[in-house]
Amino acid sequence: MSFRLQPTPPARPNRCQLFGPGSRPAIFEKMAGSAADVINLDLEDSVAPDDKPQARANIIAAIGDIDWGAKRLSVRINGLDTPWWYRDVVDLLENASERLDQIMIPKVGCAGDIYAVDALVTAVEAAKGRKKRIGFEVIIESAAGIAHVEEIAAASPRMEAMSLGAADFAASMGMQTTGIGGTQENYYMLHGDTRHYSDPWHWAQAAIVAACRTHGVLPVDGPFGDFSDDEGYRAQARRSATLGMVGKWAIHPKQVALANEVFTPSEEAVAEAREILAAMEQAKKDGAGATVYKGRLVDIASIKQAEVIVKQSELIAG
Ligand SMILES: CC(=O)SCCNC(=O)CCNC(=O)[C@H](O)C(C)(C)COP(=O)(O)OP(=O)(O)OC[C@H]1O[C@@H](n2cnc3c(N)ncnc32)[C@H](O)[C@@H]1OP(=O)(O)O
Ligand SMILES: O=CC(=O)O
Ligand SMILES: [Mg+2]
Repeated sequence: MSFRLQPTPPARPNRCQLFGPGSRPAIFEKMAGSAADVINLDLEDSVAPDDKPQARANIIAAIGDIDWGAKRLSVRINGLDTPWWYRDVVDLLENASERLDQIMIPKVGCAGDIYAVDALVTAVEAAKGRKKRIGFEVIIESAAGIAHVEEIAAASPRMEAMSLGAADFAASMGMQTTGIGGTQENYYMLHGDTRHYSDPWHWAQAAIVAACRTHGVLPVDGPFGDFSDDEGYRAQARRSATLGMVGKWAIHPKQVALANEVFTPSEEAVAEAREILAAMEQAKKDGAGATVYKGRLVDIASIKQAEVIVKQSELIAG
């Protein structure tokens, strides 16, 4: 470990973030009743331009009126390249109840984007005497966002989570696909006559995880558009979990259970992690730094690996 210690991210479950358009208030109660850890009420790309003012009003009313239980409640504002974002921030922070936990800033391209929103949020919070400091989550979904991912993760003490937005990311990068996440038909290598499919989202996910882990931010996988494809969703989510991400978006309620399933460590994984910790306790008593568990090496690093799984399961169990 470097002399600079790795900060811990917010200690809360973030397995599934369920999205819903702010212009569709009929689904808000259903979102509140879901098993998602985080709710994202959307003012951005799922809301048509003419509907933005009404969507803001719907969301402000729902934040106070609906029982959101213990869920983390977030609103996705519009991007800084639009005429709507400042009104989103001002209206929300002037009028929404203190139940609002965080705002999601889409299409961030540099740390200065976060600084600008932070300045506005800080001013409105002070002017209105809001007691709860609003947290920030961001979407990395552009070439600039991924190029500046680390400075974005470090941009504000308000930063809590960072997601990969596969749809806008693909567009910004000029990728030849209309798929939102998942396997891409033309992304393969040939070995003999056999096609081996690779994962075009992998490098961006790894960059996001590294930036987040460096700065104590939760790394999250974004949308998987084909909500008829449960196995495709599971495959993408399992890769994300293996890489260090803590959760994934649901853009349809049927994806919530899939995310919770993948991002909750299985009983077998937790039992094995506990056995490794016990094996290392015994090794310590025996004066050894390394030992053998089920025919494979475990050492002091294995303690940290096992603790990741045990802590995640304890966090979810509450
Ligand atoms: C690339 C990005 O930026 S992704 C993030 C932004 N996008 C979004 O927020 C989109 C969120 N999702 C949706 O708007 C909708 O789920 C859609 C448009 C994809 C599908 O909506 P529908 O056609 O109504 O779906 P469907 O008929 O399968 O809905 C089944 C049930 O779930 C409900 N439902 C649909 N979407 C949601 C949701 N997001 N949250 C909670 N409940 C929902 C429906 O009201 C319906 O309820 P019912 O059985 O009581 O009638
Ligand atoms: O906002 C999400 C995306 O995939 O784009
Ligand atoms: Mg987007």
